Amino acid sequence: MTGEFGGALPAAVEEGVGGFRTTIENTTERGGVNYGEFIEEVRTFMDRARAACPTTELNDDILSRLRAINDLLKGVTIDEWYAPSGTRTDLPARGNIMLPPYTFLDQGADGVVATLRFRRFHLGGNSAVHGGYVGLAVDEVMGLAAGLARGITRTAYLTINYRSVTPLDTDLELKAWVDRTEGRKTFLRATLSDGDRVCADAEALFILLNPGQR
Ligand SMILES: CCCCCCCCCCCCCCCC(=O)SCCNC(=O)CCNC(=O)[C@H](O)C(C)(C)COP(=O)(O)OP(=O)(O)OC[C@H]1O[C@@H](n2cnc3c(N)ncnc32)[C@H](O)[C@@H]1OP(=O)(O)O
Repeated sequence: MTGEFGGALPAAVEEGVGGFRTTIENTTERGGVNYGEFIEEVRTFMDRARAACPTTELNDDILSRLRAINDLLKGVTIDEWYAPSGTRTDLPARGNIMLPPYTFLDQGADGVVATLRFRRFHLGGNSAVHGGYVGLAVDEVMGLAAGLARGITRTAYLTINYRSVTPLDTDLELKAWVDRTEGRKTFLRATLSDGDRVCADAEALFILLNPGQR
């Protein structure tokens, strides 16, 4: 693996722990007590960056500040297994800035129910959420449902039916549940709803990874 952040995954594969680790230390301390606020501020930045039309002067001012902030962060980057973004399970969407922030209303081996809000950053067009971000959220929550039911899995296929426009800045409900299992295969279904209105439904196959499988 190349690039600034390369190298973490091959080491994990050598340890034989599979594509996603099951033994990541689950703490609420990595990144510090205000890490959740940091992630939320980054999300707000992304929303405003999508919405803003800065002057040249303001753009250059923000650019120099951003470069300074990026230099600060470069000094504290670590591998993916310990970076708090994605592993702080106490935070909405595990602290992953890409995802719409979601929290669980219910979770168990039969399925999960999450509430989530897409934001300006997730805009597709005409106040509707980009379909790819719907897919991201559905894959994530179905993956967690598959994980709770079976263990460490990867998506083999995911089919999404976009039934109606998914709105920004609205509390939505995402349900994902196991339909059936066959050996390593777990078939799941999901619905994304705005109140009584279905925005999307989905079906997917997740494959239980073999020990050490990337
Ligand atoms: C404390 C901190 C906690 C941290 C908290 C972490 C939580 C962490 C959760 C995160 C939640 C995120 C969830 C995102 C999840 C992704 O998005 S994963 C990324 C997207 N997916 C991928 O990159 C997968 C790429 N593909 C692959 O790696 C491989 O093709 C697969 C899917 C692993 C399967 O390969 P394989 O293991 O060699 O299995 P294979 O023998 O080919 O197939 C097994 C069976 O499935 C069938 N099959 C396989 N693919 C297909 C297909 N596309 N269609 C139909 N049948 C299929 C085969 O026919 C076979 O059937 P049987 O012969 O057994 O009846």
